[in-house]
Amino acid sequence: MRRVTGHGHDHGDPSAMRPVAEHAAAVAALIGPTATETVTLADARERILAEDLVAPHPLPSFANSAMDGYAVRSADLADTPVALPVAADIPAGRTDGPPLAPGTVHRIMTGAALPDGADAVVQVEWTDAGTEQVRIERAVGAGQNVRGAGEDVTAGTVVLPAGTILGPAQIGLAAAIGAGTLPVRRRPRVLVLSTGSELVAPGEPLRHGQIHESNGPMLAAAVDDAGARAELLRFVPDDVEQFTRTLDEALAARADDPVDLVLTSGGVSAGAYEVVKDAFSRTRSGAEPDRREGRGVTFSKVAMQPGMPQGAGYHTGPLGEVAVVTLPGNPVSSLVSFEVFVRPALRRAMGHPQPGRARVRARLAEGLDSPAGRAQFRRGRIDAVAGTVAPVGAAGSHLLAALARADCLFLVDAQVTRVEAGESVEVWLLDG
Ligand SMILES: Nc1nc2c(c(=O)[nH]1)N[C@H]1C(S)=C(S)[C@@H](COP(=O)(O)OP(=O)(O)OC[C@H]3O[C@@H](n4cnc5c(N)ncnc54)[C@H](O)[C@@H]3O)O[C@H]1N2
Ligand code: MOO
Repeated sequence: MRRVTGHGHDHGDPSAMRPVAEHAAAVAALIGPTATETVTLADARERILAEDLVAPHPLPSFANSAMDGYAVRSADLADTPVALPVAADIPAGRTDGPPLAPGTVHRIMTGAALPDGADAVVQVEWTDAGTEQVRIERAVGAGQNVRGAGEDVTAGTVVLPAGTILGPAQIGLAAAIGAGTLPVRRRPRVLVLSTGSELVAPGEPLRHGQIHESNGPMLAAAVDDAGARAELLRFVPDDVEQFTRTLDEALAARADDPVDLVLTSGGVSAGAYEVVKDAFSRTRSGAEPDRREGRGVTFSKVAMQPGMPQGAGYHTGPLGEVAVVTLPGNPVSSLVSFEVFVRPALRRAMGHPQPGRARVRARLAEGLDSPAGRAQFRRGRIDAVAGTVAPVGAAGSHLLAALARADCLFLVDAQVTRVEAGESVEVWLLDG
């Protein structure tokens, strides 16, 4: 690994750039913890449990048979083979099974309540399957083929602590203890708004100089994938009035379920038409920048690539202040900065136990050069078995196809100008 001493060369003065961690903390601070709502089990998948879930009864709640066969007193099987009368039939779900008298058996099915007096079950394969009388070939010990009450869960146990991600097994357990609904953390509501006079909706024809709007659908998918609720607005051209009107109308229309975050893309760098920067650098009424402490949107150059131009703060909309994160327009910059700043903030707001992506270390499959001055988030494909990561595509922040082939990001420190094959890098797994 080759490093530079001091600062490397880049567009800006790296020493004046905001560290990645500092901007991440600023974005995280924008979105407070979400409230609790109640959902049915059908709507609970991937949600985050808001309160400890306590078992009101044990699991199993009664001793029951693990096999189709015969409930017995094991002492009655001292000498096998033995023929015993079948005194009752207990299918699963029978609620009035009689007690077992000595010297008799009950036919019993898997999951049926063990009768009082029985201490074991003989599986049907070890018998002649008789219904009036049964011949039992082999003895069983006390407790054999019996599932004891409370063996899985005792009453009063916290079966799922607050913060649990509700996957299939957790939803199954909640249902098993009788919970029909679950308290979960609200999903933040996120408006996604792309900007750019060059943008045309996907599906519509392009003229020279125009491009299809891809950041909006991409970021909306990323928001939903993070567990929040995205609403993609129709993109706007580089026109401050139209941007502000579109945003404020959308905010006003959602008074019943207010927006938690506005996510924009584009219009934040150094050009002549930086619509987002211009719109959020004014108060609602006029041209005066909003300089109140902690108010308005702060625009920074963050010491990373892609994703240098960033903004975070509050917009005073028709319903009051709403959190805003402004992402850069280059598609790879947009999604990488979503990964680094927005996804963890949204997941933290929902009480997610692991807000960030799973991180591992892997050896680089091939050497690469890296510009100094900004932390590099390169796209890669991981081979988890070999413990290696291979770069996918070059560093350019317009290379969307390479991003779509990648399954991870890997980091190269700002001071590092060369990483050799076999050297270890930090990897963020995008599907974990
Ligand atoms: N003189 C400078 N120019 C640029 C700088 C700089 O520091 N000085 N920074 C560069 C970096 S780094 C980035 S990243 C971009 C960010 O620019 P903006 O956020 O202002 O984005 P735009 O200029 O609007 O667009 C950049 C690029 O991305 C395309 N784009 C924008 N929106 C979309 C969308 N919704 N779907 C698909 N593609 C989109 C746009 O056409 C441009 O090609 O600025 C650099 N320039
Ligand atoms: O920061 Mo930009 O995202 O390098 O392309």
